[in-house]
Amino acid sequence: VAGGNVGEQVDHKIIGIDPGAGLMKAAENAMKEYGLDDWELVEGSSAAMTAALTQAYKEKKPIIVTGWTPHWMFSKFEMKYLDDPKGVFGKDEQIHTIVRKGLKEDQPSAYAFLDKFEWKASDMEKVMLDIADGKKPEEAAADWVKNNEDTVNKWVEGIQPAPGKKLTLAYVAWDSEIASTNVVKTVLEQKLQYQVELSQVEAGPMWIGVSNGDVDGMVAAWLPTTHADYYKKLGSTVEDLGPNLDGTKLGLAVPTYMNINSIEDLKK
Ligand SMILES: C[SH](C)CC(=O)O
Repeated sequence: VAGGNVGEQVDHKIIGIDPGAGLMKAAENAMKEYGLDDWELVEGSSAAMTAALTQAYKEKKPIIVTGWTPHWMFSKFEMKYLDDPKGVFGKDEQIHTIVRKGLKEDQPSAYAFLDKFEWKASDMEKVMLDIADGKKPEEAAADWVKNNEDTVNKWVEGIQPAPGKKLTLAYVAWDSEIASTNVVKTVLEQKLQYQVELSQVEAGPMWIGVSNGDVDGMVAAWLPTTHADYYKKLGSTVEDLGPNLDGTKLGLAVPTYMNINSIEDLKK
């Protein structure tokens, strides 16, 4: 894409996701810190952002999105993060599993598995890519579980199945959490015989649902930075089972065909 003012090329818009995502707060912060006063962070959803990215990429048009790792955009497209010299987007962090207080007593088998659940960014990306390529989330999750028996059996080793018991997991429709939550559901159902219901909500209601016990848990807590606000408010009312994935990253991402490399370059 020719040089010139990238702001004009993208109509001074950064394509974001749902307003409750910590990534959006970080992006707003970055726009302030880098003096992008005449820019707009477009709110929407993970699905709308990836649809806009797919369209622009097909037409080799310039686009700037709020991006995160793990995400299939980095394997499906040639993408790069814009350098963040001021470190506004923080360092790599983890995704944690958070459950309601009392789950250990009420559902010991589910608790024991959720405490063991941990996988790699490459595992998550595989499921995400299958979904991006058209598989239903439950299908992509079932395939991953089938193809990773060793890992899955380690997760459930020695845990008593709980036939007929019900469990509700909350998640936000981020591509990453659609993948992880469906894998967790599949393992709970296939290996521990739970009946699992998934509740898709925004980030705030997800945290509140675990805090007030409306849902049993979630595997979508980006900590210590991205969900710091939610954790500060509700951390004492939930049980944090620790990381289920290590090595995440947040930032502004662009196709590599754009000749900008830093958030600083947006100021010109
Ligand atoms: C969409 S993931 C980076 C999580 C979040 O931003 O809250």
